[in-house]
Amino acid sequence: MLYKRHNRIKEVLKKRQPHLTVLIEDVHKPHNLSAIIRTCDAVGILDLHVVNQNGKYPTFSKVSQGSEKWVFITTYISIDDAINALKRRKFKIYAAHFSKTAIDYRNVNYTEPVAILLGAEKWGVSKEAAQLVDGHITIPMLGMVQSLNVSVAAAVILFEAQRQRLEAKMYTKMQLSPTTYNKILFEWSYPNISKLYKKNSRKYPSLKENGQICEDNL
Ligand SMILES: C[S@@+](CC[C@H](N)C(=O)[O-])C[C@H]1O[C@@H](n2cnc3c(N)ncnc32)[C@H](O)[C@@H]1O
Repeated sequence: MLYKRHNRIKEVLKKRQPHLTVLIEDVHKPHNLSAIIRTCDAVGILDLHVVNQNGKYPTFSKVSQGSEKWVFITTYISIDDAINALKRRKFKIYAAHFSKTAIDYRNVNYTEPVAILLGAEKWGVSKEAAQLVDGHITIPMLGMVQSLNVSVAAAVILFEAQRQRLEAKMYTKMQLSPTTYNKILFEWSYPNISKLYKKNSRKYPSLKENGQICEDNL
């Protein structure tokens, strides 16, 4: 059982894409946030960035199916903090946003370090955010309604990113550094023990092939 789970975690981590991420601005409905996290997990996204003015995000609903355990969430209280943090990490940021300069979402190169910004359910991406990003993208709407649900828009764009990254073989060559891979492998395999290590500022032990902790490290 432990062995099977450990192997599953290893397989998932080998496909995680640290240079593809999502930033959401004031999305406040738990089912939308949950659905976005679930899609992030499915596409292989390692971390999600959330801006909410009170520094918190809504609670998760059943829609997430526990995926919040497998996607790291960083919160910010202002959109410029979030955008600056991503720019420092060399991400190009594209806002899913209706504007005169917006391009079709399929015309972006998602094999580069890219962050997708999605806006609030009611009012969309803020003016401030729209000015700070590198570009705007839209999913063509050919019906009577003007926009998609935010979690649906996230899925459409992220699966295009996945398509491009699959084509570029980015899921077959590990994108995480060995140090990050080992750190997350330990945290996901042993969530309770790793919390104790963290609390006591202890260096994580390495894991055996079957997922057991090397005893000489204890
Ligand atoms: C329900 S929409 C918000 C609609 C809002 N009235 C507006 O004008 O932006 C929530 C978010 O989903 C994303 N979205 C929805 N439909 C989209 C589309 N067709 N193209 C790009 N992004 C879309 C955008 O990020 C948007 O901010």
